[in-house]
Amino acid sequence: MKIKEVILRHLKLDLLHPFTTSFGTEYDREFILVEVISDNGISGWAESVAMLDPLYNEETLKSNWHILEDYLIPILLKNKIQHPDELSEKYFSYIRGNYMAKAALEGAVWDLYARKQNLSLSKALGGNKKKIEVGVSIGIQDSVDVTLEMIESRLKEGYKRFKLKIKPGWDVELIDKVRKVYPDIPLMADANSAYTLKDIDQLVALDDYDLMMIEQPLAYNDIIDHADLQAKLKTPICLDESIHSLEDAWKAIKLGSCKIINIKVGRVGGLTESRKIHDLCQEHGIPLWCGGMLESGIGRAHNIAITSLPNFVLPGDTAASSLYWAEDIIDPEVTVENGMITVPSSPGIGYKPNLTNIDKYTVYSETYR
Ligand SMILES: O=C(O)CCC(=O)c1ccccc1C(=O)O
Ligand SMILES: [Mg+2]
Repeated sequence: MKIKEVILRHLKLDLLHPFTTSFGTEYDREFILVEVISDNGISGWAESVAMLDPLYNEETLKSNWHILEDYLIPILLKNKIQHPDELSEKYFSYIRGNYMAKAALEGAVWDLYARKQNLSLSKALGGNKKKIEVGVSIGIQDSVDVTLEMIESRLKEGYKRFKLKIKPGWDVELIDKVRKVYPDIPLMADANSAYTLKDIDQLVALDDYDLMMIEQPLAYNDIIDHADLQAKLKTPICLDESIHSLEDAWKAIKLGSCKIINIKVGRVGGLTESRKIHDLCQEHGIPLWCGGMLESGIGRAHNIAITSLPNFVLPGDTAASSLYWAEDIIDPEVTVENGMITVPSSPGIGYKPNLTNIDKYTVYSETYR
């Protein structure tokens, strides 16, 4: 494959509803959309999941743009590649970190590669599921009653798992009240690193509510304290922020830092690395699910493709486009029926980028040749 052109677009989409986590509130989503164009004029698409501010992790939209423009795109334009695996394994490996930037460009090349092979991205990655189960991530609300209303709506829509964002002061009481109304729903909590081991009492109190898992309770870069905490809980810990690579996943498994891993393609540097982590976790009996980063339809399509691999056995966070956006930038948009998404079978990501909407929401773009 020879790439002759790369287009970076900075898009801004308004969220239909603000999304609050322990680290802040998002009202809109600004992100980089990546289009790679081959010498015979075929495009591949992906998005960077880096946010505007370094609150989830250290990457930002600007840091991603810099790494893409000054390092990754020049490498891609200079080299002829046979397979997208070569990017993380060979060409990008000397550049430290910056996983979301790497994943964005690699993802676009994966889409292009799959299109050229006339395969769906799911098939190109080795996925075997025709449908995937999805859950929903519910942000911190103004009151427990509002949270209960949100759960009720999503339950009626068929979502398979309910994730509530928690933080100190919005945790045990919330879960207790939700469990009283919904004793049996698949329920979990995501703290986005809002606790330390000093808060062990609250975390142990959550152990009484039959949660599917507690996601990333401790520091964003920790796997040691999580191992101590996991030893004290029967509820599985799921790591999100702490896992950036196959190596991190291996260390967390070895230390007993978690019993479940949430894979975000961006956080681990791309689809190739995601697949390696998938295989490792499968060998070690660690169930996976695919996390979300409030993606547009393009990122959502990538999430659907990776979730079609067999060890993604738990419902992920890739909910319907209509929960996030007034209109999406793909056709058709992502829809959920009875908590399931049908994995598209057409070539590449399987959804058509909507160029009219992409133009409408682009605030800035640049072309590299
Ligand atoms: O609906 C989604 O896309 C998932 C939302 C979500 O939970 C999230 C959104 C932004 C940053 C981090 C997270 C997270 O999973 O921790
Ligand atoms: Mg999370």
